[in-house]
This record gives sequence, structure tokens and C-alpha cells, in this order.
Amino acid sequence: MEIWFIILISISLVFLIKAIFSVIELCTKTKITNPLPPGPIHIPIITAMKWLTISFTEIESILKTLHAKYGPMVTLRIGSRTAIFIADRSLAHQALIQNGTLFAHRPRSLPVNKITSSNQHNISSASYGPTWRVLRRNLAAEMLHPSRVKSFTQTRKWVLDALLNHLHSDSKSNHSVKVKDHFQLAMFSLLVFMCFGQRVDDEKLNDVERVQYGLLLGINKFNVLNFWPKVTKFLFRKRWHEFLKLMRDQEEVLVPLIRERKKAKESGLLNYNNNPPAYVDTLLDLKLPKEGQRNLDEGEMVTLCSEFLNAGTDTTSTALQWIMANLVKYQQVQQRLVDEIEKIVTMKDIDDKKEKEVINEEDLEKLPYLKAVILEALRRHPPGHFVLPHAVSEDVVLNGYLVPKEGTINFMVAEIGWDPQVWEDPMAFKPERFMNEDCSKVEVFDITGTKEIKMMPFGAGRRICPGYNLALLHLEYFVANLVWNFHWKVPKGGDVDFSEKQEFTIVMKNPLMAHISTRIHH
Ligand code: HEM
Repeated sequence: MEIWFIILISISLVFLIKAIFSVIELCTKTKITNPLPPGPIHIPIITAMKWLTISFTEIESILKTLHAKYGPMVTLRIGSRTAIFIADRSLAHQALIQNGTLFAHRPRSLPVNKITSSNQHNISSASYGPTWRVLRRNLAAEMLHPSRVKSFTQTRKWVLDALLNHLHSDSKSNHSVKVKDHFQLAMFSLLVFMCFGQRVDDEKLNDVERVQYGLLLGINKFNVLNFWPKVTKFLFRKRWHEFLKLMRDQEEVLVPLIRERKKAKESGLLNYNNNPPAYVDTLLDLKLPKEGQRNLDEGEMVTLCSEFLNAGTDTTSTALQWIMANLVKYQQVQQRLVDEIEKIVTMKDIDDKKEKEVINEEDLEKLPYLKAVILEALRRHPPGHFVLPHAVSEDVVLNGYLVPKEGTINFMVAEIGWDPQVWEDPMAFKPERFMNEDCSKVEVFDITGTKEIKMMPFGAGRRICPGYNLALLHLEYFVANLVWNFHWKVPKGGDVDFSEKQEFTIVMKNPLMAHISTRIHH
């Protein structure tokens, strides 16, 4: 009896000690006493509202001063949230690559974003977990896999021909051409085809562009509705109704396109021998593992199609405009690109005249200077100056400071790409910096920043842009053909203005106006 009593006591003691140790471990784990990164004084409501009502461009320029004063990590209280800003490439690497899983979360959506993202049911806003994984894997495997990307070659050729024709006819009637609208239309027709599997007529295309841009351009304006929604919905009710109308318009334009495709799929009319599957086809088949294997509802499909269109059009057409602006300004760069293309393009006979073929996608591999031009433009003019806000799964310490679970972490893409410690004369446009010494090939440059982050126009780590290869292909293909077909010059009496303005992306404040003439090849 005694011996059993001793055994029982010993076992209980072991459990008790274990329990005490785990409580101590939990306390030391969760109780982080490090301070938040420094920042300006916070006056409740007043400073929170101030940051909410100014644009990210303004915040960015204020942050430059704050970083000079406080160091590479700065805290601001924006609205009801603690927002940490990181302007240092090594800290970005430490967070996004070395501690990738911890920093791969997204913050809980604020009221406006909750509506636009169907309660975080899209890739960019879903928290790091099973729903995000299934949505991201679907996009990566079904639309962005190299074999699938290749199956849209004909679509790209058709979009390129239309773009060249539009530019040609515009340049006939105007001395200088505003290229922005042409680039946007081209990227929209390409992505709308990839999304809905059909060439929609111009009227429908304009409708899609209108509803998508309406919401994108409203991002700043509707931000204020995220703070104290019950009050701001009343104070800014005109804005609130405008937002709801834009959401309704979007549904009215996108839902019929989704339904059309669904009907065709159900009646077996889709023929994947001629055309590859569209993004919406893959969404119709998708099941959500954490939600009882249910299918996506229509609202969620609208959200995901809208994300696909926004992510793939505005970013790329903005980058295209910055690239062409640099080629207009720096004629020697444009000429060098043309010389490089001349060496690899084959001739064909048309009506006894020798004409050059268009540059096709296989040719792009043989154009290292073209790649350098594109990398340099993405470094110097990244379409997004911040990655999307990240969040951590638990309170963590970075660089001696607390990063709280309930806050957001923002990485400053432009600042990182302009770091004078890495890039000599960082604000100059010098594609050669990406070439080897004899300028015969691009130095191996890892845009994903896995080993070291030197620039991060597509982000880094688990949340890196899944479309970066597609974006690079689009940029290379269009830039090569645009300079091959036309000579791009500054219009008489004009100049290229590199001032920036924040829309959804950081665009040219004064859109590029170019004099375009047909290029004569000898
Ligand atoms: C020049 C063009 C592009 C640029 C500069 C760009 C840049 C970025 C950046 C900076 C992020 C945020 C990364 C982060 O939060 O850490 C992102 C995310 C994303 N991008 Fe892109 N992107 C481009 C084109 C595309 C294309 C063509 C697609 C697809 C069709 C795409 C789809 C996405 C998606 C779905 C996300 C969210 C990823 C996630 O949260 O897991 N992007 N992109």
C-alpha cells in the first residue's frame, strides 16, 4: 500500500513539475518586454486620423525623415493600428526569408477591405493558412506554371498586334501620343482573356476597366471609412454610398462573364484543345478545405477575378510606362536595345522586300541587355513602393524591438532598391549595373532575394508575388517589340517628367507623351 502511495505521489510530482515548467515557458514566450520601434508622439484619435487621411506617398516622404531620426524601424499609429515600417534590406531578409513563416500573415481586414475581399477570401488578403494555400496553389499551378503561360502565346501576339496598330494610327494623327491608355487597354485585354477565356468586345472591355479602376483609384478615398465605421459611415455617407455603388457595378459587369463561362463548362462546350482553361474555370472547380470542402460562391469568384485583373494589369502597365519613359529620355539605351535585337532577329521576304519578323518569346532569352533594362526600371521605379501589409502570427522580436501580433509590418520597397550602400548613384538609370564586365550577359541576379535582398519589387519570401515570371515575360515581350517597331522620341518642345503620383501603383504624375515613328531597318 505504502509503495503504491509513493509511486502515485512521484507521478503526480513529475506532472506538477512539467506543468510548472510549461507555464514558465509560456510566460517567457508570450511576455515580450521589448519596446515597440520608436516613432513620433501619438495623440489618440488626432494622430490616428491624420495618418489615415494622407496618402501613402506623403507617409513615405515623412518616413524618410523619421528613419533618418529613429533608425530603420519606425512605428506609426494609423487608425486603430500599430504600423511598423522597415526600410532596411537586411531586416527585410531576416523577417521575410529567415523567419518566413512567422511574417507571412496578413492583418485582419478593416471594414472596407473586408467587403472588397469577400471576408479575406482572396490570395493577397487571406491569412497564412489552408485557404490562402489552396487559392495561391491554384493560381500558381493552373495559370502561372510555365507550360500554362506558354499556352497563351497566341493571345499575347494578338494583343501586341492590336497595340502596335493603335499606336500606329494614333501617331499618324497626333505629333505626340499619350501612351498610358494604350498600355492599360493592352494589359486589360490580355488579362481579361486569361481570366474569362474570351475576347470580349470593346464595350465590355471598357466596362471591366471602368469598374476595376473605379475601385482601385478609390482606395485612398475610402480609407477613412475603416476608422470607427459606425461614425464615419454616417459622417462620410456620400463616400460610403459611392463605395457601395462601385461594388454593385463591379458585380454587374463581372458576374455575367462568370455565369457565361459556368454555363459553357456545364454544357460541355469548352474545348481545351484550342484554348487553354481560363482562370474562372479553375475557380469553378475549387473547393475550400477548411470550410467543409464547399465551392466558392459567386461573390468570392468576383473577388478573385478582380484580384487577378488588378494584380496583373495596373502593375505591369505602370512598369511598362516607366520603362518606355526611360527609353524616350535616354536614346542611347534605346539604340543599344535595338542593336541587340538586330543581331538575333531573322529576316523574312514580304512582297520582295526584306522585313524583320516580330520578336517572339523564344528570342527573349537571347536579349541580356533587354533583361537589364527591365530590372533597372523595376529597381528605380518599382510600381509598388511598399509590399502589401504583412502581420505576424505571434508577438516577436526583430532587431531588439517588439513586433506585435495585432499590428502591421510594412516593407519599403523603393527605399530598399535605392540603398546607396548597394547601388552606386542609385537614382540614376543605368541598366549596365546588371551586366557582367564585358556587358555580354546579365549577372546572375536573384529577384526573389532568397540569399540576399538587394531590391524587392515583387516582395520576398512566402508572400512574394506569384506572378513575377509572367510579369517579366510581358514586360520583355512588349518592350522588345515596341522599340523594334517604332522609334520613340521626346516630342518637340516637350520633355519626360519623372515626377511620381500615387494611384493604386506609383504612376507618372504627368503621363508619358512620346513622338512615335515607324522604325526603318536596313
Ligand atoms: C510588374 C508587375 C508586378 C509587380 C511589380 C508585382 C508586385 C507585387 C508585390 C510587391 C506583391 C506583394 C508581396 C508581399 O506582400 O510581400 C504582390 C503580390 C501579389 N501579386 Fe504581384 N506584381 C506584379 C504582377 C503580378 C501578376 C502578373 C500577377 C498575376 C496575374 C500577380 C499576382 C499577385 C498576387 C495574387 C499577389 C498576392 C500574393 C500573396 O499574398 O500571397 N502580380 N505583387
